[in-house]
Amino acid sequence: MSNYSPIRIAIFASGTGSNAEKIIEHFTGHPRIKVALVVCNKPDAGALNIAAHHQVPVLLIEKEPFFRGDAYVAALKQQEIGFIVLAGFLWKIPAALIQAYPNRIINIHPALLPKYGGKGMYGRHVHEAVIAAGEKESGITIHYVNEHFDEGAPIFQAACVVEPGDTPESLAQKVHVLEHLHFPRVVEEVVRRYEE
Ligand SMILES: Nc1nc2c(c(=O)[nH]1)N[C@@H](CN(C=O)c1ccc(C(=O)N[C@@H](CCC(=O)O)C(=O)O)cc1)CN2
Ligand SMILES: NCC(=O)N[C@@H]1O[C@H](COP(=O)([O-])[O-])[C@@H](O)[C@H]1O
Repeated sequence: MSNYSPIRIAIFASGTGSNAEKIIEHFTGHPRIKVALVVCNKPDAGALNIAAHHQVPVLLIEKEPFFRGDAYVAALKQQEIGFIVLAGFLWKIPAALIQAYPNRIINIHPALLPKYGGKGMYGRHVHEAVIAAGEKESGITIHYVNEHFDEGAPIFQAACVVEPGDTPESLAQKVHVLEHLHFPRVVEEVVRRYEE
């Protein structure tokens, strides 16, 4: 990696994009790191409006070529993307993309892994399971991405209290506070390690 050109990050998102927005805001004007692309698999995702608002280019991806594995690797390399951040992205990253970005893809999960992870464990489903299990705490896990859902090496965790009256919505709000507080800083710490 050059000592002079900023490291170009792609954020992958499928939904509202609140984490994508916090990351974009965090790196706006940053001398060494730039959010260069938002990759999205849902044409109606809020993340696309956030990208447009912040003048970040977008790449809309299709299911069949994406799961074929290597279809978008060339596009990402052509955009000189050096790091990938999954922020509410709901498709499994194929092995070919992981191999193209070894230890360069990280994800945020809205629970304290290894519990409440895996296929089907996304968004509201996670908070429903945590509450149904009577957990006294939940939180976030930021981790490297491997070929399996939510089994990559952990990077950072933070917890919040689950109170008796909590609903999936109220718990989601507590988790979002943790995500917005920690994810941008952790992304910067991890990318800087990659740069060293
Ligand atoms: N190879 C990997 N890909 C992805 C990971 C990962 O750890 N390794 N993390 C996910 C994010 N995630 C949890 O943090 C997650 C997202 C979605 C699902 C899931 O079950 N998805 C459904 C499809 C949902 C949809 O298309 O609307 C499914 O695969 O059936 C589980 C975990 C991102 N990718
Ligand atoms: N398993 C993946 C998963 O559930 N990710 C979760 O999706 C939400 C996206 O919110 P956002 O679109 O507002 O950033 C976040 O809470 C993130 O942890």
